[in-house]
Amino acid sequence: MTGAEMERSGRRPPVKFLFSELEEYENQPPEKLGQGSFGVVFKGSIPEKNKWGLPAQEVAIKVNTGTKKKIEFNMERSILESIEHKNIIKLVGFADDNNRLCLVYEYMRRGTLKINISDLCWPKTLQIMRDMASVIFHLHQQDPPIIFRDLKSENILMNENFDPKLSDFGLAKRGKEGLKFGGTEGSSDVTAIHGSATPLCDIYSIGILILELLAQKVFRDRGKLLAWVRGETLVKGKVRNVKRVLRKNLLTSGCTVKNARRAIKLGIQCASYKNNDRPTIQYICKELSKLGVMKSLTSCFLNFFDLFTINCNCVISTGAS
Ligand SMILES: Nc1ncnc2c1ncn2[C@@H]1O[C@H](COP(=O)(O)OP(=O)(O)OP(=O)(O)O)[C@@H](O)[C@H]1O
Repeated sequence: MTGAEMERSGRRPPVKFLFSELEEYENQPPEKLGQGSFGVVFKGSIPEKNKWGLPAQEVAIKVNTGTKKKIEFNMERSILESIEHKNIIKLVGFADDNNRLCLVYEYMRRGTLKINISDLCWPKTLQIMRDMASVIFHLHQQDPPIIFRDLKSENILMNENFDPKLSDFGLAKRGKEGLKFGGTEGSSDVTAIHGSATPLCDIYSIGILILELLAQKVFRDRGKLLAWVRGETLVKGKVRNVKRVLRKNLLTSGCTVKNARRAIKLGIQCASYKNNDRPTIQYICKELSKLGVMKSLTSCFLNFFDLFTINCNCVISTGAS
């Protein structure tokens, strides 16, 4: 989508900032939000009166430190400029003066899914599974398809309401564009890592993500997660002992054993070692849409306090829709 087409559709193309402007927008004293292989992320705020007519907002400013990553930077920009989805992070702007690179995103108050995963209730868990499947479906629908290659809880950011948004498109692949190698050992299929990625790589990662969400923990070695879930739940090839994997709070916040069994089966199927045993993204979306929330537990709100309670992580209001 060109800048003009974006404007016509009501979307705003990312702004090209000067580094001096971004220095002004960075919070003082500096508030570091995190760090990755691309660089350091700082919190900033765009004031109400600015020359681009941007709404006043908090932002995350990712500054390239370390080695220069122009290919990842260009991939991130081109995908976030051309794709719109409610569960994809918004790129507010960027800066590129040939020596330095910087990306400016909407601010995601709750940080990564990884740090929140142990505190989620079933309705939120289900929403995250569905939202991520819907994003991957959308990416694979593009022409040529976009293969994300690095789907994992560290690349899913959460806003105020714990709504998930996929971030970090630097390692994505679009047709022949993109780095040859990409992904993360354990959460990505080996073909993604060794340079022959197909959309089935993202299906593998969705499987690992589903199992991680059900177990509510992130294994450092994600291959072990799959082996653990299989070992705990499979009896003669059928999913049986779901309670060995699911923590109590999922089962008390609306997840039935039947749903848990179905979700585990889907996760294991997606993360099959053989590419051809993995289901299509359409099938995954359909299966996830069949999973429900127990009738009397139709609404769930997580708030700051709940995140720090040990036993009751969900505020559940009965009867509300
Ligand atoms: N939009 C955002 N809002 C709030 N925090 C953010 C945002 N973007 C990034 N962060 C924080 O900064 C950390 C590092 O960001 P990120 O993983 O995107 O960096 P990276 O250099 O691209 O990493 P990678 O090594 O995965 O490529 C994240 O784990 C998160 O805690």
